[in-house]
Amino acid sequence: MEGPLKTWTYGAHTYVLNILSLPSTSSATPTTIATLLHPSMTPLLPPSPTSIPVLDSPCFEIKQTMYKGAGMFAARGICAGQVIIDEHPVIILPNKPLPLDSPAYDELEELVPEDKIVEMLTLTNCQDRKVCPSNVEGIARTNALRLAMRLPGDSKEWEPKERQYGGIFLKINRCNHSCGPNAAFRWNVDTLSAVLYAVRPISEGEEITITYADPTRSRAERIAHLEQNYGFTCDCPYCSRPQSSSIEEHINASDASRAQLGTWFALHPVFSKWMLDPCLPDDFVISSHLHALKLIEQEGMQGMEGPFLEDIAMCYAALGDKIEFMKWANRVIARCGIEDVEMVRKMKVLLQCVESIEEDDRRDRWSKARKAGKQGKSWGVRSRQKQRKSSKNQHSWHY
Ligand SMILES: C[S@@+](CC[C@H](N)C(=O)[O-])C[C@H]1O[C@@H](n2cnc3c(N)ncnc32)[C@H](O)[C@@H]1O
Repeated sequence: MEGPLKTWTYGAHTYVLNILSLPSTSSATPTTIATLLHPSMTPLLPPSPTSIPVLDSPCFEIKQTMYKGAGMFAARGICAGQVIIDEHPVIILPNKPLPLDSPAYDELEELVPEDKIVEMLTLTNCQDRKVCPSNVEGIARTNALRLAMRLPGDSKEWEPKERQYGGIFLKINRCNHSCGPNAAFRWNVDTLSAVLYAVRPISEGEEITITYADPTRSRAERIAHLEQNYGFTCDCPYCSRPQSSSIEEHINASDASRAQLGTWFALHPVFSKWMLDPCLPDDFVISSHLHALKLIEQEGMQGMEGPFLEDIAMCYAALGDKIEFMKWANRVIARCGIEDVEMVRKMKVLLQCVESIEEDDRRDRWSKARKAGKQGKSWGVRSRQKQRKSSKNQHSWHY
């Protein structure tokens, strides 16, 4: 970091202009980020960010579309969970607009290297020039990805204002919108980069899309949000009329499924509750989650399938069902490596110990599973609970 270049205060908000240097890579990605941050953020950023992997031959290309401007397309088949690109932003700036006469946007633009600025200025700007005269602000409002600057100790539910930022990315920002996107991104504060990854398999030539709207909202709410903030009317396959049913029926069914998915974990059984109640049927959570996964597939909302996959795998672990556990754990590992590193690590540990279990060697099974720590202890726990319960019942019968 160069040290603060300039500081502006608007009411209760102070912003510091800065330039962050990144570990150099041989790729064409930028090696600096121009930032406008609240002063409390600066010391919390990594002093020397971890370098990001450079992908030799990109699995995507940027091409013009018929009516959406440029878009990102798969240059070859991409698997669910695969990284498409790991990219640094060229600019990080506050989500909240600055006063119209603020020189900060122009000064940020001046900090972006010449070759990057040319590319940045070709990104879409859907803002009205009268309301938003600055190029950087217009481009940021049309493109900036929300960067969670949540730090250890911050609440998960609430993000303080000084942590709410957006990032302008030269490649990821070429992704157009879909209400059933095939990709998602994850911001990583340690590398100061965002990873774009596939949430379901993408075929060669298919457009790579992300969502700009909360997919659990109704179609009418999504359309209003996209028109207001991005200046287009969504006609993705999830919003337009299918051949087979009336449009109203289709919209109502889709809205209901999306709303249900948005509140699923609050209203439906989850693994942790099932584990506490041995009277619940074995497939209580599994069948409810399989239904959710069907709705997810129908609505193209694979971006939210991770916690469902994890719960199903953990249910099979608790039931001691090796074959089903391995099937679901491998799905979690392949699909969720970017979204939840810790969950995937735990799943790998448990999988490793379970893979070596001989079906007929129970003692071995328990001791190996225990060695896997907290996760391992849950192996077969449900079956043991049931065995204990039935032997207790037999016991009382004899009395
Ligand atoms: C983040 S940019 C996406 C990249 C942009 N197409 C470009 O050429 O730079 C967002 C803008 O792309 C266009 N766009 C994105 N998704 C679209 C869609 N599904 N239908 C029509 N236009 C879309 C809109 O103009 C929107 O304001």
